[in-house]
Amino acid sequence: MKVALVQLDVDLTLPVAKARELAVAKVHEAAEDGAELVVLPELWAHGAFDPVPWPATAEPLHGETAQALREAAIDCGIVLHGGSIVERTPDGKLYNTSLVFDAEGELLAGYRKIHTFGFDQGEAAVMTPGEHITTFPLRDIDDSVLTEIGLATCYDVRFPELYRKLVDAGAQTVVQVAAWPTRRLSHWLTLCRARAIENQVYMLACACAGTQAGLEMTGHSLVIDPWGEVIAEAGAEATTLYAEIDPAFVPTTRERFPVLRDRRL
Ligand SMILES: NC(=O)CC(=O)C(=O)O
Repeated sequence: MKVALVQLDVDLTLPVAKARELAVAKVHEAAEDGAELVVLPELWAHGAFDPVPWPATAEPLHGETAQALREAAIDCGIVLHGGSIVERTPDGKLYNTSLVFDAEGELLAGYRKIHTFGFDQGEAAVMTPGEHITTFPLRDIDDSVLTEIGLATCYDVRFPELYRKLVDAGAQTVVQVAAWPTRRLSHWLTLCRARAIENQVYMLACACAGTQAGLEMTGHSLVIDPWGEVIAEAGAEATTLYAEIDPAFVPTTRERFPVLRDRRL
């Protein structure tokens, strides 16, 4: 299965509508290049690492960005993980919410980031933490399950217990979206790889490029296999990272080296 991680450079000066147009164009490009699953990064339409614009640019769950992503998934005939949006609920709460649409435009999954970032960025002061883990089956055209996907967002990667819960719920692949600063690049690379190794999952980790709130974003989107090998890695610049993944490699890895079977807790 060919996957594409669209490592966007989120330009804060762009109106959301323009950012949407650019992101959708990249999704079309990835689909034309044969990707069946396309992933965008965290909060790409809202100034990913800068909380200042969030209250003004927040959208309801079925707002314009969600609608644009839905249409892109239908037009391209792909499964689209649209990165995350700032979701405003009817009671005025803000969530960092990821949305996944299938090729018919159905919402396959939604995930509200559970671990909001408490360090100097201020996410935790603005966003309400999600409360539910999210997994869903990614199906082939004959309806068979290709892989069970679990969702995670950025700071979540520092909390291994979330990934164990995703595995317990059946996850074989984790799609991880992020806006991660370059100064913690080594943490990003190490944590993504550790989550793949300890859970024997594919990690599809899509991060932002560019500069946000004066901070350089690291890029370095990654595709890591369940043995922990990095099979594709982007540099720091905006790009689309492609990789072929083999969902059958997850059960094979778990059978050959049955670490999960030996759990005691
Ligand atoms: N941006 C985040 O949510 C988390 C982060 O940057 C980290 O280092 O952790």
